[in-house]
Amino acid sequence: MRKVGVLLLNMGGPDSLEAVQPFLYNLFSDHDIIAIPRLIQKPVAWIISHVRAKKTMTYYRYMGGKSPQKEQTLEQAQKLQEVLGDGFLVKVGMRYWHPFIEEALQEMESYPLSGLILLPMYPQYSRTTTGSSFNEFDRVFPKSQMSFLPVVKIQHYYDHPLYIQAMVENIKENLPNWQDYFFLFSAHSLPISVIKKGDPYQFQTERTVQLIMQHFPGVNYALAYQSKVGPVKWLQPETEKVLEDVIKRGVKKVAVIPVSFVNEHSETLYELDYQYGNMARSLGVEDYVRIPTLRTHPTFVRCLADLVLSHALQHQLIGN
Ligand SMILES: C=CC1=C(C)c2cc3[nH]c(cc4nc(cc5[nH]c(cc1n2)c(C)c5CCC(=O)O)C(CCC(=O)O)=C4C)c(C)c3C=C
Ligand SMILES: [Fe+2]
Ligand SMILES: [Fe+2]
Repeated sequence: MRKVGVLLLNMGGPDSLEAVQPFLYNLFSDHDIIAIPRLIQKPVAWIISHVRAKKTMTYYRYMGGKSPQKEQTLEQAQKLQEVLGDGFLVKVGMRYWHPFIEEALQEMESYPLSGLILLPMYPQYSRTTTGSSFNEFDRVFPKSQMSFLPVVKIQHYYDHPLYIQAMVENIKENLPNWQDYFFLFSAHSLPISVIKKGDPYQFQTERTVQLIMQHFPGVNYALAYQSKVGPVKWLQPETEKVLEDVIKRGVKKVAVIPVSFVNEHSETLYELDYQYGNMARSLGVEDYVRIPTLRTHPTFVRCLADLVLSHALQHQLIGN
């Protein structure tokens, strides 16, 4: 029986301190994430990656020498495989570190497949993340032995009822007294120039937050952006600044909720937990809770399975 291939797309993170500079080189070489003139993109990427590696290594040193992103994405793939069953083959393809998209496709080649579904681990679409992974797929797929297969690209699921439900359940499970907290949603920032060119990321992120907040009447909240890199203008306000402001205004209990991430990595474990957590405590916060990312939350896995099944049916990769 032919299976439906499912490729989970994610960024990838360094799996050792030695991998930090080459990981950064791959990231800064990507014209979709940072638009340096093409002719000089690679030499400039080489320079920036060497300069930035020092700072970035402190994050990963703190995290035990690597990012947990690969293990956690593989766990998500395994859970999704269990829910979808034998008719599907779920693999992981990363953009900037192993297992690369090309490596995932090589693994899939040995199975008889009826089609391929690309499922980004980014609920909100940005051309710098999902768009970049799709572009990389489009470059390597024609060279694979499966290039004749139909391909379905899932663009986003920022407003999918099961994604919203998973976020709501996850907050309530980790914060039984949620009524007492200020909610600070933190999303990865993006350069304003990217938004101005029509990227839907900011709109989709705002909508996700709105939909979640319908389940928390009376709670005060803000959406802010973290992890900007380099000198250009990025989305405002910054998570760190909002956190400082609300604590200085007298808020005693803060729950920080990562919104554009579905697993843990440097931006959650180092920035949110360590850097901002220390700052919040030094400013006298009574309770600083960081809500964990969804990872293999059962409702999130159901959301992923629903996305796969509905697209497989709609595009006739499976019969109804
Ligand atoms: C240079 C520009 C960058 C853009 C634009 C950008 C967008 C963007 N990134 C994520 C998610 C993640 N980024 C992560 C690390 C990371 N990102 C950049 C740069 C840009 N990201 C760098 C240089 C790094 C490396 C760390 C550092 O030096 O700061 C990660 C963590 C990876 C891991 O630890 O496993 C994630 C996740 C999103 C969602 C996004 C746009 C919406
Ligand atoms: Fe779709
Ligand atoms: Fe990033």
